[in-house]
Amino acid sequence: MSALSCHGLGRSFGALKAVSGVDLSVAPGARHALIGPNGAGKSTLFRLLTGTMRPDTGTVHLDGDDVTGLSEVRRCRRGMSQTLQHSSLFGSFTVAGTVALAVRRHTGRAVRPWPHREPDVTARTDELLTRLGLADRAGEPVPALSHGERKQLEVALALACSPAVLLLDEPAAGMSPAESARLLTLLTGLPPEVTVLFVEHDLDLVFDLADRVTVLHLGRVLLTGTPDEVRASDAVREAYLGTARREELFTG
Ligand SMILES: Nc1ncnc2c1ncn2[C@@H]1O[C@H](COP(=O)(O)OP(=O)(O)OP(=O)(O)O)[C@@H](O)[C@H]1O
Repeated sequence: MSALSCHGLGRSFGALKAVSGVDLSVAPGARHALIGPNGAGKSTLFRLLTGTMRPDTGTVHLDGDDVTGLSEVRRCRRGMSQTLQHSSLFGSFTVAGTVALAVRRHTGRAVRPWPHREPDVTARTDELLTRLGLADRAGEPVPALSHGERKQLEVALALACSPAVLLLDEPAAGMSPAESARLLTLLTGLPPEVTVLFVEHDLDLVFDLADRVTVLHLGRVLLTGTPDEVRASDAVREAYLGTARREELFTG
């Protein structure tokens, strides 16, 4: 059974079919990339899958259950978590405080206004900070983080609820090559049981991390295959570059 799937998913804006008849199946434990040229419909499909936007047609299933009518929050409670392209992190909190807040929220405990010890929250926070390479930045205020570190923090926050399925929207956006390489190492180290679906423009990162790639073009699935199958596809090359040469696109 798929960890996450959609069937016949569609969404239009006026006359424009941004996403049209999309079928997608993400296997449990996959590192599945969603790529495509600008305007292909990646962000729209991502939002339909997370529940931040409603489809005009089609269904979304999470671990076999139809979640098409469920809000983003309810999908999250069923094990789907996401990072966002634009950070909305709390400016006045420390890095550890921000992660602890997300961990605490997942426990469902009431907020108490006085300080108190919560060893389980502290342990989970420390684990996430270490996993995402932020342990030595734990006491810093969030605004002191570099762009790359903020993206790492966003992934830590998305993992705080121990999701079965993690959706990453352009995790490497705006990163330097060094930051991108560090992120690749961190994402490679995610627990293998967590299913990852990610939208990404950085094709080097895509081909290094993904074991499955879906290419969108003009709102439709052009191809789903292994990274090698996608690299070898003339249709994919032409969707990206018109008649330009494949080696200009896929350098790896
Ligand atoms: N809220 C909206 N209202 C109107 N048109 C929209 C809206 N959102 C997206 N579109 C259009 O739908 C099409 C697909 O957009 P989408 O952002 O999903 O593509 P994308 O593959 O994520 O592009 P990019 O790689 O540039 O981020 C585009 O033509 C875009 O202009």
